[in-house]
Amino acid sequence: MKVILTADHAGMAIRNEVISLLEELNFEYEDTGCDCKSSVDYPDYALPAAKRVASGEFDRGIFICGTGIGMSIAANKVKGIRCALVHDCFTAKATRQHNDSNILAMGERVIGPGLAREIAKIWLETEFDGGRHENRIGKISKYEDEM
Ligand SMILES: O=C(CO)[C@H](O)[C@H](O)[C@H](O)COP(=O)(O)O
Repeated sequence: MKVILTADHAGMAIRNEVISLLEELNFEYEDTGCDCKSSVDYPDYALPAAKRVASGEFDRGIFICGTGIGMSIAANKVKGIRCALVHDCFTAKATRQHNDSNILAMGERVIGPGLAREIAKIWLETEFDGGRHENRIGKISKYEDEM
């Protein structure tokens, strides 16, 4: 699996934890996060990275900012993206099984790096259930196609 990781200035600790997880799992990844020397604008990181998931260059994305909210709002503007803002293990699993989310957003001002690592691991390792959920996702894709 190829994963693109990105983060703004408020996501450094979780970003480092996710890098260590991706290396442990032997996943191919690219880190497009900021240099963290100054304050940056999350859309400048979320939008280009989300486009690279939507194009198929990457299978999944993990996006980190202070709350995860800005990253998820921006990512979900890109056609084909289903970005889930997750801060617990239950929804990390559920959003893969039910929503086939292709981007995970987390906020470093909300949870610590230990929980973020657990969430990312569950999210990366859980498969989509398909079935009735396929039909529901199809309705979102149809709406995007009609826009
Ligand atoms: O959480 C975020 C966006 O939803 C960002 O990461 C920033 O933390 C947030 O916008 C606050 O920005 P600041 O410049 O660090 O105060």
